[in-house]
Amino acid sequence: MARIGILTSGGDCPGLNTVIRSCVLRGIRVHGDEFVGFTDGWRGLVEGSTINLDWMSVRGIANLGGTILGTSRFSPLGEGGGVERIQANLRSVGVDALIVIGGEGTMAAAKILSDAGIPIVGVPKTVDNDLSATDFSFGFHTAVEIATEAIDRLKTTGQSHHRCMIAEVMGRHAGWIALYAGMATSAHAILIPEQTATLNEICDWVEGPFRRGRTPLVVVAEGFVSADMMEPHADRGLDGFNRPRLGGIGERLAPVIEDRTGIETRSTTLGHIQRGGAPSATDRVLATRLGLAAVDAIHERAWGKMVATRADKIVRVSLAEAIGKLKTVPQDRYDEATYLFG
Ligand SMILES: Nc1ncnc2c1ncn2[C@@H]1O[C@H](COP(=O)(O)OP(=O)(O)OP(=O)(O)O)[C@@H](O)[C@H]1O
Ligand SMILES: O=P(O)(O)OC[C@H]1O[C@](O)(CO)[C@@H](O)[C@@H]1O
Ligand SMILES: [Mg+2]
Repeated sequence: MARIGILTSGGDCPGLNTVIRSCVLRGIRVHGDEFVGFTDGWRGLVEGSTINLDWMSVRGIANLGGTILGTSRFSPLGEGGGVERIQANLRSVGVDALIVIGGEGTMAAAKILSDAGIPIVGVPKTVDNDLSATDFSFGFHTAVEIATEAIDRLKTTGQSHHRCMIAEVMGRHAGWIALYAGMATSAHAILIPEQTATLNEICDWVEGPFRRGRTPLVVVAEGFVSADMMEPHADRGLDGFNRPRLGGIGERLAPVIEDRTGIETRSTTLGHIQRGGAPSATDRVLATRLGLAAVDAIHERAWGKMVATRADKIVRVSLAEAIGKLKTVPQDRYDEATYLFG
């Protein structure tokens, strides 16, 4: 029996509640554990803000979007935080070990705390799917489904008005959502952070289908940098960790495409719609499996590990491996998509 703390950190995504529910059920039923939730990511751990996570409190949440614990981009090591403070808080609420659900930034912080002796097991989440130690992170599949449905809708209105349509999707460093949703909707251009393109190339990809009587469709990831730009488009201030908030590249490209090609162009930014709402069935299954595995990892004292999926199996990797390298779209996957371009 253990008393286990859980927190969710970084951007939310569908499936976080599914993991929480799965951990609590596994822990209570198999190991006789007790659970405590730390609220709003690392902030709850540093400020000692907790909620009780018993069986009743996780009932019916497996298909609920967001996170019942709340999340933030708060640093556990910043002012007011630090290892000693966290250890004191863990002692005062009687928590033996932590399950930390987050993306690469959260896992980087988890590694520092784990190296300092705090017993932690990580669970990967992110709609961006950019953690290389896991084949997929939950949230990604749901985001792709949402983006695909939205882009299908953009195509029909674009077709009616003989317009070029731009769909901007999430993807700060990796263009996985753009690649998947773009391929699924037969986009005439998929613009991702890993690949640059000139404005001439983009306009050629737009003009070709227009000449054939088609609605040109451009799917662009927020982190895309065209050949005439120095860095991703960001004019929305900074996030909680002082990084530029991305978004708006679609709106920036639309007038340029319209001017150069003479084709009326509209842009839609899907934004946080991709992160909200119920997880897909695939993400529910993945999140459930990861939650079960995280609790078992705690009982095997697999400190400093992150549970992950590889070739459909659930495995454990070190936090060092988890944060080693971002999983970006490789050249061959992009090349496959380019056969649909223009
Ligand atoms: N390299 C790092 N070292 C220590 N702490 C970090 C590091 N990167 C991020 N963090 C902390 O972890 C928090 C969560 O990281 P971040 O905001 O990048 O979200 P994430 O877990 O990567 O999820 P996502 O980016 O997918 O939304 C940050 O707000 C910051 O406090
Ligand atoms: O608006 P927020 O919550 O800071 O998050 C936006 C970022 O989070 C992500 O969804 C996931 O990292 C990115 O694609 C995006 O840049
Ligand atoms: Mg991150």
